Amino acid sequence: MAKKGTTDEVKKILLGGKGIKSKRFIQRNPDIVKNLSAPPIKKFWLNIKGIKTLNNVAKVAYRSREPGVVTNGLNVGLGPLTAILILSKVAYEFAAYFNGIVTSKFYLAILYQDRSQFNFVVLQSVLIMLSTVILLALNTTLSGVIAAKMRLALTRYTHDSYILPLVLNKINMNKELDNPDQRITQDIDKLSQTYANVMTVLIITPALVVYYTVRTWITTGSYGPISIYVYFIVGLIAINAFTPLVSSKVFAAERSEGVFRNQHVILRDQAETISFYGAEEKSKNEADISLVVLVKNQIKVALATFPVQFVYQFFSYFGSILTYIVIGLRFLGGYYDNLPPEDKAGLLSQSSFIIMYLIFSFTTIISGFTDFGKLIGYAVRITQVWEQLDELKKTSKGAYWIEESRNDSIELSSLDVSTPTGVKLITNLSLTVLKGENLLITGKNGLGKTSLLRVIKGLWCPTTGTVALPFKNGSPDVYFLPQLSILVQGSLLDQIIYPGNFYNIMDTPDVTPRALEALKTVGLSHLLKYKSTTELNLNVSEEGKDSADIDPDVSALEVRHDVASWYEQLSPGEIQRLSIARVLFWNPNFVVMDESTSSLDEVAEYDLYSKIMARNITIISVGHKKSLERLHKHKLEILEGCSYNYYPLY
Ligand SMILES: Nc1ncnc2c1ncn2[C@@H]1O[C@H](COP(=O)(O)OP(=O)(O)OP(=O)(O)O)[C@@H](O)[C@H]1O
Repeated sequence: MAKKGTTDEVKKILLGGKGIKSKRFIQRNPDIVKNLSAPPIKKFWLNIKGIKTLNNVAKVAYRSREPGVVTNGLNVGLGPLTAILILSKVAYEFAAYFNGIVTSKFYLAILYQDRSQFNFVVLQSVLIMLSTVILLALNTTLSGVIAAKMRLALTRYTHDSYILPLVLNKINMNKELDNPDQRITQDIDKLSQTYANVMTVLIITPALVVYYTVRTWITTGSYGPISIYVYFIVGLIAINAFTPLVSSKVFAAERSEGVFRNQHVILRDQAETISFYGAEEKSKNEADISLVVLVKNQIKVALATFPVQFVYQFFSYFGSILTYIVIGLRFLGGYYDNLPPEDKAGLLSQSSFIIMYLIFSFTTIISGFTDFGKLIGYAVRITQVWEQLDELKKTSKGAYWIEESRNDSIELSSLDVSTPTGVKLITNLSLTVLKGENLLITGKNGLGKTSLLRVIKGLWCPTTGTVALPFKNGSPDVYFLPQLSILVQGSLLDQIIYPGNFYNIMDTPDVTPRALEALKTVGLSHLLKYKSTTELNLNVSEEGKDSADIDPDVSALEVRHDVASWYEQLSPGEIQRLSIARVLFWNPNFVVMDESTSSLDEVAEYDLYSKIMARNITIISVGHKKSLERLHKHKLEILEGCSYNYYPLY
């Protein structure tokens, strides 16, 4: 039954029609309906707001110092690179001009049967062809470098305000902004690529239009340029009518691309869990639905592109006919009757090139505008992330409720804890956790235990009350072990010193021995023998050291592996032991552990708690196991109705 139902759902979305517009479907699947519709963004290009948005994005990229420091032998900033690209494109236009003119020289040399002139023109044309080819290759290369550097500048700029305490968590919880990750990883890349291609076109082509207009005027008189300009304006109006459609459809397609990619990230990360549940059919259904929504949106982009492409191709092909109409009328009008036929042939070739190039420049502008529409679509998606980040910065007053405690203790005073949606969880909580007096927090699921930790960490703002924490070097000296532990790309050492950064803390002389000791203390020495097929090709052991001098345990600690291989290799219990190795390594004043030993047996749990306490680290635990009680001095029991019990355990 389920199988039939799910397949029907995919089919319904695939085929569209009444089903997916029904009230019931919309109520049940608001996200799918939202993803199937393009946002009401009209007139993306030629719209001042859109141009301003793009301008803001470009400003961020050009003001950044980042692109100048990425070397690969090219430690040149975006500004100079763009200037070089423009120069190179201008040089290419000269080469293209001579390329076009050289045909008429061939006509003259051949028709006059002038051998030496013919040889000269052959040599000239080969040289022009060579420079054209070199410049074309150079332009493509430079555009690629500019796109990569622009991506770096924009992404680093976004990272600077995205991956921040209080911000990362909040923006990802905020459902108003779809897929910030996709906007950062994909849209910035697409914007940079499109920008590098279209920017020079829009800068240089107007100058070409002026030059070839003058040349056309000289060749044909005023009627040539006038008829071509009228032709261009008609084309522009037609394209202008259709381009906004493409922009908004591109926006919607990007959004559904993000949803689809997300489904695959879940499939990859949760592969084993899905298999245990036997939920492949359900997962396939979800992946298929997002794929169908994405494809529908991509088809909408393709369909919206049809009229634009039609006008564009019509403009381009009819342009050649128009060229000969314009030039033909001049010849038929007897304007060049006094010229010998050989000169007429040369002139015909040269004039047709000039007029054709004028039309070609207009065609380029029109196609540039189509890309410009896409560019603005990407720019809008990127600036929406920036606007959200700015908004968060403005509205966030920091963790103002957290202060430094006078003695080494944690003090909660008159705390009211609510969810971000305003549901009250705990009211008027006051207690002090003194150094050495562990606290156990218990309570039924969903009553607010983790939420209280969120307030203590500064992630959620309490309705009222304050939290005082012991500080070290200006920041709270409390290490948090969240319910779900995290493993990172890199070595075992990287896992233990998390969230420390290898390159920042390696100057401290005893880092490796301390990490090794922590690892052994939590009973994970066997991981030093871990050899994975995905060993990373980055040897981080100190250079210049004779490998014979390095302790084999230390070098094993530094072998880097892919993050996925860590998740595959370690069992949940081992991951929890590794988390406790982190606590031992960092040796904080307090540790807050949210069900951090749930996968361990009582003996192992007792052993690890004792080792933490032996370091004079005070523990606040959240847990359901009865066995935890003997390891804590006090218990805070969160009760229904926003109340609590707080009492000593011994
Ligand atoms: N981001 C959020 N927005 C709104 N409500 C939330 C959010 N996160 C959690 N909640 C709600 O807050 C309540 C308390 O959640 P919390 O995670 O603190 O429970 P808990 O006591 O730790 O439960 P458990 O024992 O299952 O871990 C739950 O009803 C939960 O649905």
